Amino acid sequence: MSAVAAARVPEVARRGSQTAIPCLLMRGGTSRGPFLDARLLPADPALRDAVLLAAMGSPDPRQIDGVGGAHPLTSKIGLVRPGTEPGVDVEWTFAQVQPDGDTVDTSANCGNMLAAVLPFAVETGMVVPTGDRTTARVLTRNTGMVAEITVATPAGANGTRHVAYDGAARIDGVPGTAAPVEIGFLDTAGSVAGALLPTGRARDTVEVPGLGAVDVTLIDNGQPLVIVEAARLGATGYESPADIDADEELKARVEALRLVCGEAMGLGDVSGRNYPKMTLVAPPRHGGTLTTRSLIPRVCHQSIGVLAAVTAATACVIEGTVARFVAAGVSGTEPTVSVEHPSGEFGVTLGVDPADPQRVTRSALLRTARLLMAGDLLVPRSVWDPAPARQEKLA
Ligand SMILES: O=C(O)/C=C(\CC(=O)C(=O)O)C(=O)O
Repeated sequence: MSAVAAARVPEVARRGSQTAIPCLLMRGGTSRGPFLDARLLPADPALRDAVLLAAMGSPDPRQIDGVGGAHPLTSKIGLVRPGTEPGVDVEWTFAQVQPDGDTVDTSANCGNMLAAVLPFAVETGMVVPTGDRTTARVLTRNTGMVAEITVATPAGANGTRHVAYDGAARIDGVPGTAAPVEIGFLDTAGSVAGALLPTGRARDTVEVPGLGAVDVTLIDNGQPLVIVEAARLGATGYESPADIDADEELKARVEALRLVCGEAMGLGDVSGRNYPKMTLVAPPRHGGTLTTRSLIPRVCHQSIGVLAAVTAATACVIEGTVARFVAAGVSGTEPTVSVEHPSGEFGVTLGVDPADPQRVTRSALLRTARLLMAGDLLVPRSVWDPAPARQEKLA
């Protein structure tokens, strides 16, 4: 386990007409975004959200006046601080901003951005590495999920340990190789929907205006998903994300189904929500277990989210689900489920309860992360100007 440092809090400063917030820009898995020390941001949620929207440049589909990448996967923020609960080394809040949206959603998980949290904590001195590998328990405040994460922390020439970013691990959706970030999850069932199978059934038939009766699996093992056979929606499941994004009629069918399933899952009116994610499935084509096309929820993912992959893999274990029906066989107490997606595959190793082959108790997977840029995130002082009298440093 890591040593947790007495927190060294950097400072927010004034830079001319703007407020400068210390920030690391990081890639976490197949996502990217600014990471901030949560203790530096306004305590008032409305003001905090205004700061985050201004920082990302939203609402604007191009996010041209901010650091958002004009796609949901690159319009994410990590707010990190030392753990405040027993047994938690680091805690963070994941914030999703839709590029053209004017709200900040902190209600769901993001396993990709999670991969960058421990590297950020080491970079900022929140966690002090004591060996070649550093393991920490990381709490995602959005849902209360705890993950055990391990990164490589070799000693440099002067003996100081740092996060290794270079290495031989490869994840589909990211070019090249990098140091592995090992992530283990426990107790992710019902993260947002309250139960693994929120309707109590492995398969439901829902009535959708314009579509009729559609068979779906409604499931949440870290990410609420609607799993539906691609063919039922008039797709193959092997389309490119660009083809799906360009197909307005298909997207309208997917959204109509999502709205009905959101109610069925007990999530209420999800028209303004980033979940449930829509997962179109088809038989595997490349030796994996299942083919997926994940809509998050209105744009097609270039690969698949981490907890979406965990949840889709879990559905492959449970008898009667739509996923299991089209998947290659999965068996044993530690199966590795290969979830095929548009840019390759995502391997998830599941722990299945030997006494109950329908019960998934844990999951493990590999990601990579990298520090991309270190500096200040700047927002206009008209949005936020904390304690102006002591902020003249850079003015
Ligand atoms: O579903 C999304 O919006 C995208 C995600 C979320 C994620 O990682 C997860 O499901 O854990 C991503 O790829 O970053």
